[in-house]
Amino acid sequence: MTLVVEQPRPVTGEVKRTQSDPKELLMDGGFVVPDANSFGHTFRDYNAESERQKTVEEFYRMNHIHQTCDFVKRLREEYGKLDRVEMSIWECIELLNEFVDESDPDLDEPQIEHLLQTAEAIRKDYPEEDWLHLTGLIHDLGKVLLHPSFGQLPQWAVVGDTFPVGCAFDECNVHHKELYFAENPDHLNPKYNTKLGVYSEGCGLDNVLMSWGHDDFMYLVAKENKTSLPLAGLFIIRYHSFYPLHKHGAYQYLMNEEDKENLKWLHVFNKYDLYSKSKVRIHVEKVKPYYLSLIEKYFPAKLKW
Ligand SMILES: O[C@H]1[C@H](O)[C@@H](O)[C@H](O)[C@@H](O)[C@H]1O
Ligand SMILES: [Fe+2]
Ligand SMILES: [Fe+2]
Repeated sequence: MTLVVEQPRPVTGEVKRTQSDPKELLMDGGFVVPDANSFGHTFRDYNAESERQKTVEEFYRMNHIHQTCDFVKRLREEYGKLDRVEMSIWECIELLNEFVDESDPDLDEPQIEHLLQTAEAIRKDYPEEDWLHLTGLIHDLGKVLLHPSFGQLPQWAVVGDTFPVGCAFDECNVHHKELYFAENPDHLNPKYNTKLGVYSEGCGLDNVLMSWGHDDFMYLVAKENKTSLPLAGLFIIRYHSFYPLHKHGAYQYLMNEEDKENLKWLHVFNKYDLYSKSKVRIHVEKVKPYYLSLIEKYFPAKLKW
């Protein structure tokens, strides 16, 4: 049996929400953060012994060894052509149904559940921000790169946390202490292994190459198909896996002023992306008409992927 997810209602007083002031949203979204994930551990505990721990660590071993500057440039150029598939946003959501993310210690549900759980949790707390509901719904659609029609990329090239390439790997990256980065060819390249590497202070994230995966791909898809989502929505999609920055404050020196503004929205979003992960199923057919109306508002009927 499927249930419609019920989030706890705000305990504190009504929060006034404005379209463009994330500072206010940051103060109190009303969402009560759960103590534990579905496996009884704290969220994002990469060392907790659980049935997922080995898979997740092996995932990061491959990810840290193989994400090099050259690799990212090649894939970004190749997939940036968007010449593989033409489909609607909803068709893509359905394609994701079969995948389980090997990098995720908190979730072993099919992706469609995670997308709807994120979007519905945001919708409960911020009913006016329809662009943020839609951002929640589509933020992980780039995981479609795992599908055969996209060349079935390996998980290490699609999911997991992201980090800049072209400069030194920060120790805030998960599983950094296992030293898998030491086997990444860029680690020994003097052009790439200093704090700033090929970048300059305050250059802006738009000028930084991020490890290749579902964030940047979905950003390219949304942008090139001329979405009317606000820039904060595009920023969320593009950097939601950049935990070293948005959780730990690493790599801050690469940001410009605009990035700093957008980061406030990403902090709001992250709470829902991470803590809505649970075993509670959403009744897809019940919520589908609402999301189809948002898709129609912000996207063309068919997109190039
Ligand atoms: O395991 C998760 C998952 O792949 C998410 O989709 C991604 O955004 C996170 O950053 C990652 O750590
Ligand atoms: Fe993601
Ligand atoms: Fe997500």
